Amino acid sequence: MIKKILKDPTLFHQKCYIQGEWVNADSNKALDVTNPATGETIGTVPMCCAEETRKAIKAAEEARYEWQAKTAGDRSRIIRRWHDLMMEHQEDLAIIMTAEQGKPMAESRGEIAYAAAFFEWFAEEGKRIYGDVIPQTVQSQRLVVIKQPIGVVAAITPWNFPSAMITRKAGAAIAVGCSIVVKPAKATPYSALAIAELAHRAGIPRGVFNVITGSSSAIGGEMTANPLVRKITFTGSTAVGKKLMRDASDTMKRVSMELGGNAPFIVFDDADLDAAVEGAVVSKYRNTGQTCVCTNRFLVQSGIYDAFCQKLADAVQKMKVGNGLEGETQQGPMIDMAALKKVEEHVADALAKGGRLVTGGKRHALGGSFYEPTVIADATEEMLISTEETFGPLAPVLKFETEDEAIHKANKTEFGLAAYFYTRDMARTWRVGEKLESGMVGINTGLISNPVAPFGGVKESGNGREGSKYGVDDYLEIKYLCMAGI
Ligand SMILES: NC(=O)c1ccc[n+]([C@@H]2O[C@H](COP(=O)([O-])OP(=O)(O)OC[C@H]3O[C@@H](n4cnc5c(N)ncnc54)[C@H](O)[C@@H]3O)[C@@H](O)[C@H]2O)c1
Ligand SMILES: O=C[C@H](O)CS(=O)(=O)O
Repeated sequence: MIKKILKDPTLFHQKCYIQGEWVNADSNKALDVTNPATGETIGTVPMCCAEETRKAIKAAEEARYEWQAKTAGDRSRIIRRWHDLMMEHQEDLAIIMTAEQGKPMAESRGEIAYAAAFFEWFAEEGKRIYGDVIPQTVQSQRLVVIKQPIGVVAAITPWNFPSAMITRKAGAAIAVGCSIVVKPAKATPYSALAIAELAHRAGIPRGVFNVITGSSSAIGGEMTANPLVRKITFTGSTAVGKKLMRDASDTMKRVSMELGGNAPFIVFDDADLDAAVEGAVVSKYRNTGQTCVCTNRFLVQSGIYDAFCQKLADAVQKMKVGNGLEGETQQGPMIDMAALKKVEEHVADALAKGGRLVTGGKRHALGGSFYEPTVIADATEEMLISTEETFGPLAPVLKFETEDEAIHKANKTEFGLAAYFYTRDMARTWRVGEKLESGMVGINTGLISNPVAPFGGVKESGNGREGSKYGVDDYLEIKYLCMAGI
């Protein structure tokens, strides 16, 4: 029982948080939440539908006026307290996360710090929402631009980063004076509900931050149709993002989409090979390969191809696979059996099309949704890994001869979220960095995510940016005031 291992068991909630109250579904129906490492049921959360969502949106609409009327400084102090509370409870929040998502405790602790950092960042950014005074073209006029909070925001978030994907949105929205209704993934609701508990303790007013669990389609349908919602912010698969974008267009809602990826990781002959392998492990196997910016395919120049494949396999074979709550685990389970089966499909496809298994390639002896970290050499563009997001611990390695060939292969995808390359040639750094069709590029590093930097993609990886000074733009409306008779 998870509550028994928490220092503060009151962080663990099994009800939705709407208008400052902990509530069940109107039907009293609930859905189970399981620990992906053990298959055990951790608890339940309400199976809410459209009616409860309407109540949450109404609560957010009623709450926003008083909240936006506060000074930015007043809002900042409360959000900063929210950050402080997350860090004070980092260990408990990490336990909740690992229990429901499966990632190793070290990664869960890291995500809590990363998630809290968005509150710290936007508590400050919210105080710098400036407007403009435009030099008038008529002497008796004054032309002014102000920025105002967009209003009620609806956020839908994924299971792979159950805290950071919420705070990356809620921090920006709430800092500028919006209110928000969050629907977390069914698999990982408890991290979201713990953030709600700390919102209450921090002094976030009732209705400003709401968390609703239950039917994705019913909740999402109400969020995209309800005219009180002025902004949809979504993090998840491209397929769902496209649906939400279509549905939101009926009421002309603003949307920001953080979607799927198929990141290339290019290693040139002149790269520091050991550094490239270290970066490859981080960018491929973080969260057991279940991050949107994980490398999906490696492109390695022919001169170092064999050495890279062997060094990568040697590093991968040392990784400890296990329950994230135990000891020095470095690779947890896949989130569910469907995710495991997708990895198996991609491995089988690659081997059937000429791939050479260097390490892994099968379910782990632990059973369940555990999979051996895998490296496949002699990968090609004809394989599923070149066109589909694997979202698991599979590293396919393709070979290339020239810089132009590497860039062409890297860009040959409808996605464009993250890309990585290793070289010690400064001129090449600029050439390749500018030519890669990606929202974010890691150069001689496999870890790029940072609250102070703009996170987001191009092409079918989405639109908008989260974090950074750009992260508030999605939650603001620009208003032009034309004053005559001065
Ligand atoms: N770009 C990013 O920042 C980022 C970050 C994390 C994950 N992702 C992407 O998310 C995907 C994995 O996450 P996932 O499996 O949770 O994605 P998903 O799209 O299946 O689900 C994401 C969220 O959408 C909800 N959802 C599903 N169908 C819906 C519907 N019809 N209406 C409303 N909501 C609906 C889910 O319940 C969940 O809360 C991968 O493609 C990954 O690349 C992107
Ligand atoms: O899955 C992608 C998330 O955005 C995680 S991170 O921001 O790259 O840590």
